[in-house]
Order: sequence, then C-alpha cells, then structure tokens
Amino acid sequence: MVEVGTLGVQKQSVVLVGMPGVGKSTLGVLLAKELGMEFVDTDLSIQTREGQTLQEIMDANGYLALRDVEQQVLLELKFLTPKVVATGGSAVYSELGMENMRKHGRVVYLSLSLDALRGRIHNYEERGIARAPGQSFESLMEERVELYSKYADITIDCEQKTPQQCLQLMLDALV
Ligand SMILES: Nc1ncnc2c1ncn2[C@@H]1O[C@H](COP(=O)(O)OP(=O)(O)O)[C@@H](O)[C@H]1O
Ligand SMILES: O=C(O)C1=C[C@@H](OP(=O)(O)O)[C@@H](O)[C@H](O)C1
Ligand SMILES: [Mg+2]
Repeated sequence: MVEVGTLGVQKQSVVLVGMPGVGKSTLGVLLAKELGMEFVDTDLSIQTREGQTLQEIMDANGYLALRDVEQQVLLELKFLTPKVVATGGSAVYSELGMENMRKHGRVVYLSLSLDALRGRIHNYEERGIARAPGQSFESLMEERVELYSKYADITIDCEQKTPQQCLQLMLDALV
C-alpha cells in the first residue's frame, strides 16, 4: 500500500520527463491513480492528433517532424484540472512546451543509469526514438541529461527500484 504524505494529496499538476524506457508512462498512470488526477500520455495525444503512430510520423517526415508535432501537443495541453503528464523522452527539446507545462505543474525527472536503460531498451534502432540518424544511445543520453536536469523541480533516482518504490519516492517528494 502506498502512503500519501501527511499534507495529503497535492493539487499541482505533475510532469514526468526522462529517457525512453525509464518508466514515465508506467509510473505516470500509477501516480495519477494515487493522486486522483487525470492522466495524459503525450505520445498518445500525438498519435490521436495526427492519426498516425509515432513511427509512421518519423518514417514519413523524419525525427524533427515528430519533435515539431510534440511541441504542438505540449503547447495545446490544458490544465483546467490538475493532471499527471507522461511526456515522451524528447519533450525537453521544446523550450516553449516545457515552459507551458512548468507554469501549471512540477517537473519530475526520472533518472536511471545508461546500463539499466540499455537493459530495458532492446530495440534501440526501431523504437522510434527522435534522434539524428546514427546517434548512439550514449551520446543521446549525454545530450538529454543536461536538459532533463535543467527543467527538473524534483529528481527521482529509479536505479534498482521497483515501480512501487519509485511511486512512493515520487509521492514523498511531491507532498
Ligand atoms: N522501476 C520501474 N519503474 C518503471 N518501469 C519499470 C521499472 N522497472 C521495470 N520497468 C519496465 O520498464 C518499462 C518502462 O517503459 P515505459 O513506462 O513505457 O517508459 P517510458 O514511458 O519512460 O518510455 C516497462 O516495461 C516497465 O514494466
Ligand atoms: O525519446 C524519444 O525520442 C522518444 C520517446 C518516446 O516516448 P517514451 O519516452 O515514452 O518512450 C516517443 O515520444 C517517441 O518515440 C520519441
Ligand atoms: Mg512513454
């Protein structure tokens, strides 16, 4: 059973950022349930908006096109009620999108080591990661960690932790 802190449920939105495979989508829905909030996965919003899968968008127009649509979706996000937002790993390339979300909520960076992420991502080449052709996972991570850290209000170290443990750490940090 997850324990909510003594201040009770917090009402600001929560925005999860981090590398692909770190658990933003998995943990986001669990967090939303615990906080009694709506859950939005911006990857799904992109697909619904475009009527295409992420991979189809990239195949047709390249990774920068995916980043453009992602920015539109981040800017169109409405925060009339507080919500938990699981972003895609590339959301932090959109300064405007991140600013829109930061106005309404706290940004939680889920961090995990390169080795652990590699263990979760078995299909790096075909996973639809928005990266320059040929860019290695290591180089991508190096470039992104700086951005995740820059926007983070809270950082959660997910190394060797179960989803339930990560969830509890987020709840403790958010109250
Ligand atoms: N501690 C953990 N927290 C979150 N996901 C975990 C954890 N340990 C293993 N996983 C697995 O890692 C994967 C995370 O995928 P996902 O939630 O789609 O990540 P993201 O949305 O960040 O790309 C899932 O298959 C999940 O079951
Ligand atoms: O990191 C990336 O470049 C991407 C991550 C994906 O989301 P997850 O981080 O939820 O896997 C998705 O937005 C798209 O395939 C691009
Ligand atoms: Mg996801």
